[in-house]
Amino acid sequence: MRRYQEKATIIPKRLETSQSQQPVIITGSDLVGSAYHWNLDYLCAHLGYGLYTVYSSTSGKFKYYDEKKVPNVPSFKPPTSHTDMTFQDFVSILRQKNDSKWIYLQQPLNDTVGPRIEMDFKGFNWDFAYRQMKKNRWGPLTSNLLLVGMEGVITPAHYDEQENLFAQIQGYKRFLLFHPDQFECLYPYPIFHPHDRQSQVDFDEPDLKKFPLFSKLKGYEGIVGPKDVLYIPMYWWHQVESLQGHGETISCTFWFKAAPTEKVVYPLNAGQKVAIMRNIEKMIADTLKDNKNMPHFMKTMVQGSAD
Ligand SMILES: CC[C@@H](CC(=O)C(=O)O)C(=O)O
Ligand SMILES: [Zn+2]
Repeated sequence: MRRYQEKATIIPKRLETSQSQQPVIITGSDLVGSAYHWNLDYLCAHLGYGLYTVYSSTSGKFKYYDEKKVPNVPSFKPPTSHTDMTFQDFVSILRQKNDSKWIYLQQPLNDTVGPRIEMDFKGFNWDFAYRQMKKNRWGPLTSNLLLVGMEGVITPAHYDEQENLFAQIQGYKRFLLFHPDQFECLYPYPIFHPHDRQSQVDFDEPDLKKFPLFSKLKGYEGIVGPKDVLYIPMYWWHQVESLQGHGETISCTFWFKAAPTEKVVYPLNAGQKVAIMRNIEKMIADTLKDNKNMPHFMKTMVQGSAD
């Protein structure tokens, strides 16, 4: 991945999250200690024959898109395709090493897994996970996403609306993380767009005419390897690259709902401002029912009120 900024802050390593909604790489947590032996052959033998969602890309980039929003943008061309297949079929395609085809398995762990995987899953250090949840006042755990990627795959910059303990089991991933206050440097797509929550900027070929503030972007960088757990705070932007030369990557996410907001304290923090911007944009889109007119309408609203 090309340098996108002069100097990134290195994500600090700690033994736990620190209640400050700051990213940390937690070392030695054994959060997924019972899965440290997972590799492609073991998963083939024990994941069972359920179907797994496998994404394909011709560029190696896997920019997420929401299929339900595709009708909002008739000209939208999906950057990836996906199909459901058994884990065994996924691994046999992976081992064909067809350079023009990049594939990435992303599937919530569910009850189709075999008894060995179920045992491993039950063996996760749930005390550690729930201790972080209580300490940070997160909401309930919503899902564990199993990620198995070819080396070199990239998930472009985006943010999620949940707290995330990202556990690395095999291989190495480089994370770029950006505070929610970098929002204006990352030019998110409009909410009605299929690429909602994704950055419009291609980090490899940034169009600085269209996205001038991208050159002001400041962020964090960290590499997670086996046994590391990265805490990705909600609304923090992140771009993820499975590093070449270390084989396939196997990761498992622990997504938690946000902490309930009891009392609003001013000034609002950047994440709260993102939530408010999203709500306002949704209200306008629902009222106007005309996505094409949204940008003009919002520009008129802001320019009209300028003093
Ligand atoms: C979803 C894929 C991505 C991780 C991520 O974005 C997250 O866990 O929020 C990655 O590892 O390539
Ligand atoms: Zn994410």
